[in-house]
Amino acid sequence: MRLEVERLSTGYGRVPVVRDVGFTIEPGRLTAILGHNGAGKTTLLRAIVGVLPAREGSIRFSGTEVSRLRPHLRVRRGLAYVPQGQQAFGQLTAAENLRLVADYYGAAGRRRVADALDLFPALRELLARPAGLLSGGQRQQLAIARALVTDPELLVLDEPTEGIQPSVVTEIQEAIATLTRARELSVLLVEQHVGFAVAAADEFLVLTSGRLSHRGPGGPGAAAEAHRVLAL
Ligand SMILES: Nc1ncnc2c1ncn2[C@@H]1O[C@H](COP(=O)(O)OP(=O)(O)OP(=O)(O)O)[C@@H](O)[C@H]1O
Repeated sequence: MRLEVERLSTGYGRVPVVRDVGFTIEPGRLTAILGHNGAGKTTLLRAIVGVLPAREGSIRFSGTEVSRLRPHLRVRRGLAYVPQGQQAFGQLTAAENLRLVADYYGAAGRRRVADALDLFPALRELLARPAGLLSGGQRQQLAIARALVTDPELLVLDEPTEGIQPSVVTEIQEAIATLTRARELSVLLVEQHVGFAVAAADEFLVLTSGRLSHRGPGGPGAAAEAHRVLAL
């Protein structure tokens, strides 16, 4: 889908956090949002997915205004959100975590679970294990796999590699790159791993104190520019 964010402002209580932010993601493109701690990246994502109301501005999914829709209605329009922190139902097995979503979609859901496991083959060996006993990296893969079972058109990922050991970070990075190549999935990615995020992205945006302070094309050669901008 095409995501269009226009003049978006939001915050908590009376405190403004995100101010006058606008950008577009074309179908099948990946946009990375960079910025220092506290810049408002998570807050921006929360407004786009609808867990935090927009104060001003508009959010459109393929031309339809969604900024007043509750989160589950945005999900119905093709959004999937993987929040920070490798979230899963810890008492349920990895398989049950996937089935919880897949059952809703019947046979299509089962096919999508198989596809998601092709993307994260390491999870196949772990399906019987309670999610609470998986490593952070494995749980993050499970969280992304579960989001993919909904067959999203827009995937919003908040720091998917945060606190995860480097070998698993590489697996997650490769999966994200594969996803964006393979289908018309638009991805909005907040990342601390600037090098990876910018290399994988079609465009990167820098948020500074809640405002967009820089935007540039992504790609393998763009990381130096992103690092330079962030060091300013
Ligand atoms: N629930 C909340 N209530 C009040 N203020 C909040 C809340 N959550 C975040 N903030 C504040 O909003 C600002 C932006 O936070 P946010 O989490 O969006 O930043 P971030 O760029 O995602 O940071 P990080 O990289 O550390 O995750 C910060 O000043 C933070 O303290």
